[in-house]
Amino acid sequence: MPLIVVEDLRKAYRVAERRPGALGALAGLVRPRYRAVDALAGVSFSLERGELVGYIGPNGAGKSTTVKILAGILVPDSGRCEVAGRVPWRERVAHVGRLGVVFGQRTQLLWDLPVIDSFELLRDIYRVGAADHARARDELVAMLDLGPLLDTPVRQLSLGQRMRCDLAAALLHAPDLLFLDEPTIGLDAVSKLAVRRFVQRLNRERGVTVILTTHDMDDIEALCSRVILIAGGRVLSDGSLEALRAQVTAERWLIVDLADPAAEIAEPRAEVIRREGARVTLRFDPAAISTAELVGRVTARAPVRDLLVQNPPIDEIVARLYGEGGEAGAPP
Ligand SMILES: Nc1ncnc2c1ncn2[C@@H]1O[C@H](COP(=O)(O)OP(=O)(O)OP(=O)(O)O)[C@@H](O)[C@H]1O
Repeated sequence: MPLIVVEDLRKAYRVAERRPGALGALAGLVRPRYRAVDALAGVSFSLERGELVGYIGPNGAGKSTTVKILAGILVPDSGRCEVAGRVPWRERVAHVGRLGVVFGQRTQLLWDLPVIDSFELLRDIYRVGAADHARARDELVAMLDLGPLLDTPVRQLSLGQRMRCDLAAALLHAPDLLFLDEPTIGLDAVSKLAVRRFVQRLNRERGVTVILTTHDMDDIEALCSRVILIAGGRVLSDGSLEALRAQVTAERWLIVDLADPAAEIAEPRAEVIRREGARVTLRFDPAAISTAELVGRVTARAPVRDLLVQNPPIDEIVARLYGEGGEAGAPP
C-alpha cells in the first residue's frame, strides 16, 4: 500500500481584488470583491515508503500548497489525501508525530537561545521520552557535526550551520517522512553538499521517505530518482529524470574548445547556441547527425583542444517544460 495517496486534489484561494485609484481602494474596503486563484487544479500522485521524490515547478505552481495539505496545515477544497492511511488535517496530532518538515527560508529554532534549548523544547512538544530523545539527538549531532554549535545562539549561526541544526530539529522525534522545502537555498557549495549527503544517508540507511521541493536542479540530480513536476496546479510529468529529458528532447550538446578562438566551425545540422572565448557549444539531434560524424566534421574544420558531449543541462529541460505548462497559476 502506498505511503501517500493524493487524488484529484483541488484548492483555490480567495484573493481580494484591487481596484485602481483612491476611490477604488476605498470601495475595496467598504465592499471588497474577491476572485479565486486555483492553486491546485486536480493533482494526483502516490508515493511508496522509502522513496525520495523531487517535487518541482515554477513559482506559484502549487508546490507549497500541496506540501501544506500533506502536512495537515491546509484543508483542500476537494480530492483525496492520505498519509499512512490518515487524513492529515483530521488527525493532525498523530500525523505530525511521524512527520518532519524543514522550510529553508524559515527556522523552527528559537532565535535568541542556544541550539540545544530548542532541541529540548522540541522534546517536550513531541513528548519524546528522555532516553529516546538523547539517543536521537546524539546520533544527529554526530551525523551533522553539530557538537560545536549546540551552545551557540541561533542568530549567531551561519546559514549552513543553521540549516544543519534545522534538519536535526525536524528529525529529533524520529519521523519516517520528511518534507524538505528549499533546504539548500542560499547555501555555499560545501554546505549544499553536506545537506545533500545527509538527506541521502537518511533515505538510504534509515528508509526515511522524503519529498524535496526545490528550484535547485543540482539537488534534484544528486538526490532524486523520481521527479514530479507541476505547473499551474497540475502535474505535468512524473517519472525519472531520464524520462523527463526524453519527454522534452533527444538533443545533445557538443562542447568544443578551439585552439583558435576565432575559428569558424559552422555545421548545417548543428546549431551554435553559445560562444564564450574559445569554447563553442553546439546543439544537435542525434537522429539527424551522429555524434561521431559531427565530431569528425568539426575537427576537420578547425584545430580543437578538447571536446565534450553531454545532455542538455536539466535546468534547460525543466525550463522548457515549465514553458509548456503555460503561466503558473493560470486558470485551467
Ligand atoms: N495564502 C494565499 N492566499 C492567496 N493566494 C495564495 C496563497 N498562497 C498561495 N497562493 C497562490 O496560489 C498559487 C500557488 O502557490 P504556492 O505557494 O503553492 O506555489 P509554489 O509552487 O510553492 O511557489 P514558489 O515556488 O514561488 O514557492 C499561486 O498563484 C499563489 O499566488
